[in-house]
Amino acid sequence: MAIKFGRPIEMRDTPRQPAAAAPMLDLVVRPRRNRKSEWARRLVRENVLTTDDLIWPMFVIDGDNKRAPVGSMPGVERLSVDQVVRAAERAMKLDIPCIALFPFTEPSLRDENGTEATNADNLVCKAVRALKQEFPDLGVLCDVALDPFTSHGHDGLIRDGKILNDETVEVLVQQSLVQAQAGCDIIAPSDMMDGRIGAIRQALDANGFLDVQIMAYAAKYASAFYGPFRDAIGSAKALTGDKRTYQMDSANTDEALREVELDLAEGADMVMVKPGMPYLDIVRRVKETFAVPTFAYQVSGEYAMIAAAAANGWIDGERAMMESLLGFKRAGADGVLTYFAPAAAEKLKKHG
Ligand SMILES: NCC(=O)CCC(=O)O
Ligand SMILES: [Mg+2]
Repeated sequence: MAIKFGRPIEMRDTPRQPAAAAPMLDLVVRPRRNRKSEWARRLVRENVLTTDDLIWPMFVIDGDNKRAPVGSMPGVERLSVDQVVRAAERAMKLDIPCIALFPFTEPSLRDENGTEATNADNLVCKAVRALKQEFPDLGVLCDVALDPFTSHGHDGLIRDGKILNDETVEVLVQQSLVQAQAGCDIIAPSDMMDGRIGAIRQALDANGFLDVQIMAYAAKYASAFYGPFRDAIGSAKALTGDKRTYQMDSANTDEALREVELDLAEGADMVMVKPGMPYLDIVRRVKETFAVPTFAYQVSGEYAMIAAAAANGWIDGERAMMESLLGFKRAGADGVLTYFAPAAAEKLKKHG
């Protein structure tokens, strides 16, 4: 008897199992057929998350060999520069293409004008130099805004209780230049001042930094989900009032398109929507309207919600993490800034 794939050829047409009972519903289309097994689900899967989609945000503190937990972000630590370099090694091993740096500035170094932001030897610049020396092939993104450096916790300069736009942009340009000089690959302005992308692009070009990319926090909303981040960089207690005169109103979507359009016209190479999960509709609209590299920031409060619920045993933390990250891909994001980056990359490496 000829054998093919383990079954006698003569028996090919005989059913493997007794015929099932007649169906109760007369359905031509049964969508469940495509979900019947793991191989079938893999075959029709529309979106995938890979390590290439991840940007890992890290908090930098002064000192040596120091790791300090962030209370409101279980599993996240502030790292001294040498530890940032160790974490970067982990990022390289995990194939994470890029990391993002946020400083915890000593309170004694914070002032009204955020002077420390333009110090070429500040924590972020030190970290960038150390990283570039050790791992030149790892992408490094630097945030541009004054909030980690101001005594009042705002992203810009204040006069008579008002955030000044054009004066702030001048400082942001200087901040971008010291970061580019340190070796930063991507400048990411998160301040939401008007016109800062154009001013920064011009200054970068004039100083020979033609290859330094700009990822604009183009649609950044005034959000309650930033709470744990302010805890991590030490600006939570300092912050007076809120940021609603510069960050966007969460009720708006057309406004996000106008913001993105301006930032692209001013020279942004990539745009970002922030926060992430509550704003997936914005990610979708931006991607469909402009077809440019579009990123989302799964912010600290989103991380904290999942981590806290998981710690209480209320959800499966690992599955919720992966599901939330895939949601960004489904919405059209090209990548995600997420505090889950190392954990997600570990899981992707293990299970593919
Ligand atoms: N400019 C960077 C942030 O504001 C991050 C916010 C967060 O993770 O909550
Ligand atoms: Mg803008």
